[in-house]
Amino acid sequence: MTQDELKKAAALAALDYVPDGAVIGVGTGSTVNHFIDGLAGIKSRIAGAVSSSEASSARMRAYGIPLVELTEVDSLPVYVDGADEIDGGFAMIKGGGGALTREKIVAAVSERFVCICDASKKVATLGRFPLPVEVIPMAVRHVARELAALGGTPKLREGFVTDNGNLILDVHGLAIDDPQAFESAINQIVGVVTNGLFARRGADVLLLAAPGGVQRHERG
Ligand SMILES: O=C(CO)[C@H](O)[C@H](O)COP(=O)(O)O
Repeated sequence: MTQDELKKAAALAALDYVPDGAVIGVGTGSTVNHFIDGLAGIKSRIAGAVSSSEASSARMRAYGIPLVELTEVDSLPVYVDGADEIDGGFAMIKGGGGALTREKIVAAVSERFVCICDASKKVATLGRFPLPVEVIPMAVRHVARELAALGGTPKLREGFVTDNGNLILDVHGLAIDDPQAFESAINQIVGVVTNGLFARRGADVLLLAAPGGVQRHERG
């Protein structure tokens, strides 16, 4: 199976976690695109979706999936999203697609985070994938210096502006032993909007697609 076929298998398995009549949260990325394609087939069963990016909104709008603003709901029963890396404690690096801030906001109000991945995303230690950090543009050089002081090598994502009008620094050369502590440390840097560590609010369910099938793991 190709990596894209594995992504699709994980994504379609997540349809089992969509409650009837619910408004659900929807992430961003190529794996989530397969989920949205599957969601289109059961759209009459749900009340709507809160999107984490303009790209996912456009895809859902094209299918006629009703979009709901996060300001219209207090909580969501489930949030489905991919990851760039996930470790054994279900902490993740996200933001390869640059949607980390809205993803983290939607995840924060969701009762259950269902992470959909192909098996290549499972790692022992987070950090081989460069950690995305969304930054207010005027702070970019300051934040880069502070990230270097924390031990990483930040590189500006050239030609990229987030849905929120900000920049992304991708931090290379990390081996993150304590994801929750590192997430908090980066959040202390003035000018950082969000970092792509989802450790304080990690995944609850991991649907990991391997050639032998989709493994379903629950946290704890
Ligand atoms: O965090 C994300 C976007 O901001 C994605 O979930 C992550 O980059 C994985 O993407 P893909 O499903 O394309 O491999």
